[in-house]
Amino acid sequence: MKLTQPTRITMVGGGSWATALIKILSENNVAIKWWLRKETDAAHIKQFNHNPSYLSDVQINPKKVKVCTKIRDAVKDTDYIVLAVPAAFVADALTGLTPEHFAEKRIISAIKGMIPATNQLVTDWVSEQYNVSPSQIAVIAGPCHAEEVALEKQSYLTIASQDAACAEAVSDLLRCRFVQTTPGDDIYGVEYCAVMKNIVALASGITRGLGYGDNFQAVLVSNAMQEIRRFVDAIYPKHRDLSGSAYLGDLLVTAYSPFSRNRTFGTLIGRGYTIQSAQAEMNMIAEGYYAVKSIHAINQRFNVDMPITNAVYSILYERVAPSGAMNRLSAGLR
Ligand SMILES: NC(=O)C1=CN([C@@H]2O[C@H](COP(=O)(O)OP(=O)(O)OC[C@H]3O[C@@H](n4cnc5c(N)ncnc54)[C@H](O)[C@@H]3O)[C@@H](O)[C@H]2O)C=CC1
Ligand SMILES: O=C(CO)COP(=O)(O)O
Repeated sequence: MKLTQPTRITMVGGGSWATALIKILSENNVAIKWWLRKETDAAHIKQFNHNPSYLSDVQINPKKVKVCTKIRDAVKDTDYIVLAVPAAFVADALTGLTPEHFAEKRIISAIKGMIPATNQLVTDWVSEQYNVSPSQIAVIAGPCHAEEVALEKQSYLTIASQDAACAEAVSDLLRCRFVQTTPGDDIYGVEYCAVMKNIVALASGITRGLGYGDNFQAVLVSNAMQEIRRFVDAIYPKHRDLSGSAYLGDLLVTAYSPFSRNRTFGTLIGRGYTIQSAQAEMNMIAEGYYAVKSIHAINQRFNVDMPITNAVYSILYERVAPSGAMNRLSAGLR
């Protein structure tokens, strides 16, 4: 019988999503190098086969996964580099790498955020910084919380790339007993939607924290879908079905699930926490906090009608009281 070599994958990130993706990938024939920032976390995983800081119930298979804390070692002799750190920290994580480290590899972004310093999508930033061609890049999208992957709950991912072969190959890698995958080509559409649904989750959480109910939430989310459509159509027009799971599905899971980082952060803000105290309360990162600033800045050029984004921005960056901002927003929703 012919033995096939395992696919070589580098996972960059030590948080919940990186840990969940390691679990999914380990179901297939892979050899993973897992880069983590913290020496203590890496040492713990080597010794106990669990991430001590995130999803610590997930068993790490030491035959398939080797941990390391040196990014240059992590990206050597690999076929795929998966980026799974919050967007604000991706530049830090990749410090010391040059375009040569990315040559002839596929780069997969699992990140749902914007690069705060440049207001760029992660894939645009990677392309520009490391001279990576669009055909080497894919994005992991879809409504999928790491916590449910840990529990092996049935989940769905969409893998988008401008290169159909790349989307197919990554879909195959991520398909397993409890995850179904679909390849797609709307890389910018799914990336922008993933960024914007985090802003809506903040709004959803803020209004929850303020005491608004399910009736309001439903109207908020349906208005949010229209806002996302207006923005994405303005910035990257393309025929796309926004009712698909990579778009509407992702918005729904994040706006309603108690697992959502962004919704949790928003709820704390709605209850009266300061931004610093809400951040300190969570061991996790709410991408929407950074994304709302970037999307607000980009929209200064496009002038799309974005009342939900504007309300969240005013609360987080202009010190407007959540109750007043949401009162004004609610008057305009239909
Ligand atoms: N958690 C999930 O269910 C999903 C997350 N994602 C995306 O995956 C990306 C990673 O998110 P999560 O794994 O959820 O993160 P997380 O919130 O679980 O963990 C925080 C991560 O940020 C890192 N971090 C925290 N402070 C840092 C600092 N000062 N410098 C450098 N790194 C620091 C931590 O090491 C850890 O990797 C995000 O873009 C998120 O939107 C996408 C789909 C699902
Ligand atoms: O994007 C995610 C799930 O699809 C994770 O983000 P939240 O945790 O904020 O919902």
